[in-house]
Amino acid sequence: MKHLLNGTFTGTTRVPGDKSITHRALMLGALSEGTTHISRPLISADTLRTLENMRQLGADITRDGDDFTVVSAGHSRLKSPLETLYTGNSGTTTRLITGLLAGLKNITASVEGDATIAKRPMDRVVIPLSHMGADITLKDEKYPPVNIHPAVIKPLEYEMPIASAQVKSAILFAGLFTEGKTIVHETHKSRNHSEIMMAQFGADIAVSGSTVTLTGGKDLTAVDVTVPGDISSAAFLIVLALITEGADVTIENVSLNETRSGIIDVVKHMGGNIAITEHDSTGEKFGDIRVQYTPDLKPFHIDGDIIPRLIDEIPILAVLAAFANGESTVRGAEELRFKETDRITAVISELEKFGVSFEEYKDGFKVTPGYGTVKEGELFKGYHDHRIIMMLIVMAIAVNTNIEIDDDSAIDVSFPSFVSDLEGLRKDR
Ligand SMILES: O=C(O)C1=C[C@@H](OP(=O)(O)O)[C@@H](O)[C@H](O)C1
Ligand SMILES: C=C(OP(=O)(O)O)C(=O)O
Repeated sequence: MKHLLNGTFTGTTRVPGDKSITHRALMLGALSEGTTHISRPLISADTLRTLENMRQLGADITRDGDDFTVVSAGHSRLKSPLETLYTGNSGTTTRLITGLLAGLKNITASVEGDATIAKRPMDRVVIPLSHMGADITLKDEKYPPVNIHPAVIKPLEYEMPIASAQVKSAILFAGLFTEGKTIVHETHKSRNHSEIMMAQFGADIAVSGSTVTLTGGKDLTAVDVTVPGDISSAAFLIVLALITEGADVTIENVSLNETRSGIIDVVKHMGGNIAITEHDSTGEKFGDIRVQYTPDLKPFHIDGDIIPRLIDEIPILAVLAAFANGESTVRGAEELRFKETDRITAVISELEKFGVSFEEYKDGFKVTPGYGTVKEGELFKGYHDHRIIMMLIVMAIAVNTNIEIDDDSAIDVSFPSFVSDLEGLRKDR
């Protein structure tokens, strides 16, 4: 597929709903007795997998226009699925559903995804769930399919060995209907959508510093959820606007949850022209983000606590680094090697085709700014990874080059309207 969308990007737009929040709303809706109306969810390949999986467990889910309605008789009425739960390309679905099913105690199920999921480690969730008493087997003790058998589980106190909201959430889902306190300690705080939403659905959950304490055994009550725009999708528009001449883009109603907004801190540090207008909200924070072209950007050096706050934005931040006025570094991001593809290798191998220079580290990279000319006939690889593909499209626009990507269909995983939304903002030069 060829991409050439160069022009000047101006105007006001929205991005699709937050992927992490949409997955959780569908799951908590299925576990709660009553009707959960989900407004402005992300409707994409990944979230439709979660929707279908919740239907297979017995929730009645309908789609009305752009919204979802989940009707459920509650967690105790969910049943073993007749068929394998297919999770497609979605790591979040695969890991969270494993915890959810362990927590239901009487379910037999098999969970399996596509070729990228087959290579993603699931032992990181199965180890703590097994400590809780869950009976789960994996291929080679590490990979899907995940086979879950009925078991009585008990609460757990767990020290997280890695920063992962998927692992934390799987433990919390398992703990929801277990008598006693499930306690998770984090070293670097990961996204907290499960904690916020579980409290909204009536779970007894408290957060103190980097410790989450969930007292299980409470039935959940259905509540409505309005999903803010996904900052991980907005990130592609933010970077595009910063690096293309004349750009002035406002993205409305984007999640500003502090466990997700690391990219805003980085852009501010770089001296990027970015303005945030926060709206009033009681749950998840959200607001509007205006970004304008900024010709002189400082480099950045990120490591430690900020990494989980921008983990999915690192590919597009590599593009931003190529336009800074000095070398930038990313460290402490080894987790990138366990995403849809090894994102450290993919970022470097594909952006090098534009002439960007990198030094690779085990846990990140150094970017030397600047770029050259793409070789005639160069074929770019998308690695079936939505974030790598969108990164390539933004880079191609910024350097005004028509590139060919082997397969761009994975954009549907998180941002199906990406190309048409860019077209909507583009004015011919
Ligand atoms: O919990 C979630 O919704 C997610 C957590 C992160 O993964 P990890 O938990 O593996 O860090 C992130 O990369 C993923 O896109 C979504
Ligand atoms: C890593 C991602 O998602 P998941 O883990 O759900 O596949 C992502 O969206 O960048």
